[in-house]
Amino acid sequence: MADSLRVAIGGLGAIGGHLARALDAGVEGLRLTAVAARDQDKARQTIAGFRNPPALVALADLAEHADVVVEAAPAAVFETIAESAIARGRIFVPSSVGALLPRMHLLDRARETGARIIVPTGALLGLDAVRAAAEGPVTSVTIETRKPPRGLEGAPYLVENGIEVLGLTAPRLVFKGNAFDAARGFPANVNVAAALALAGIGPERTMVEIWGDPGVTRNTHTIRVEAAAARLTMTIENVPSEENPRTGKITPLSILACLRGLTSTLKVGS
Ligand SMILES: NC(=O)C1=CN([C@@H]2O[C@H](COP(=O)(O)OP(=O)(O)OC[C@H]3O[C@@H](n4cnc5c(N)ncnc54)[C@H](O)[C@@H]3O)[C@@H](O)[C@H]2O)C=CC1
Ligand SMILES: O=C([O-])CC(=O)C(=O)O
Repeated sequence: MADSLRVAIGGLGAIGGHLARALDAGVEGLRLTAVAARDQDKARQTIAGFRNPPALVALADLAEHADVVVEAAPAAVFETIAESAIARGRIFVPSSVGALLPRMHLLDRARETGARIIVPTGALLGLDAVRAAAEGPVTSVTIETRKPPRGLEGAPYLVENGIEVLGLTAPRLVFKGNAFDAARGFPANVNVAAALALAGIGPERTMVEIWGDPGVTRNTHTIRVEAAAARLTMTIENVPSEENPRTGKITPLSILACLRGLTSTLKVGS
């Protein structure tokens, strides 16, 4: 295990908690060395049951303990985790991808320090095909997100515009615009749109529709790409996690698959 990659995780909620348990159970080439959480007592209890308890540290100190820093916390603390990981030249894996869009200067900083920023597919699908298509001309990229109303409740855009979703009895289009504005208005709901934008033609040109839909039980994302090389239409229907209904259960699995790809001999997909 001496030359395995050391992994630190900021946040131990729906994503970080699942990921931490999976890493502790054993993943070839990776070992969990540090975690950060808001509720220290709860975090101590969680890691006490681990086979190899990681250090419990402050968000800004995660990068001291690891080669790879996974951000799995609210967007509000994204910068603290990202800046320290990038300053130390680590591999930074963000979950709150929407928070990266207004902070693209972090890429310049990463170029200086040798850090890498690896955005996982997360709750979405098909980013391999979108990246391939974007190597050639692309006419349009759109994403339609439908969530059960409780998966959108409290989003800043809804609050600012007085849009009430909990009582909906029919689907309602609550936002239509580009990925940049979608990520700003729904920081905890449409990181998928931000990841799609980064894979393809950028946040200004990637168009987003967000629906509050009492008829769905899953967080459902459909992406459509019109490109010179191919036309793509893909839908993923995510089971909301118990801890956080905004977050699909597939998200920590996607990040785990992404981390495996950092060390595996065989890597599938672009
Ligand atoms: N990229 C993607 O496809 C997806 C991204 N996300 C995003 O990933 C992020 C994490 O999502 P979840 O795990 O569902 O959230 P969660 O709310 O279940 O967990 C967040 C964790 O961060 C911790 N935390 C909060 N403030 C902290 C602080 N100051 N210091 C240390 N820890 C702190 C909390 O204690 C909690 O354990 C969110 O920003 C969410 O929007 C969610 C789903 C999909
Ligand atoms: O993109 C997000 O932030 C979360 C999401 O829609 C999902 O998990 O399906």
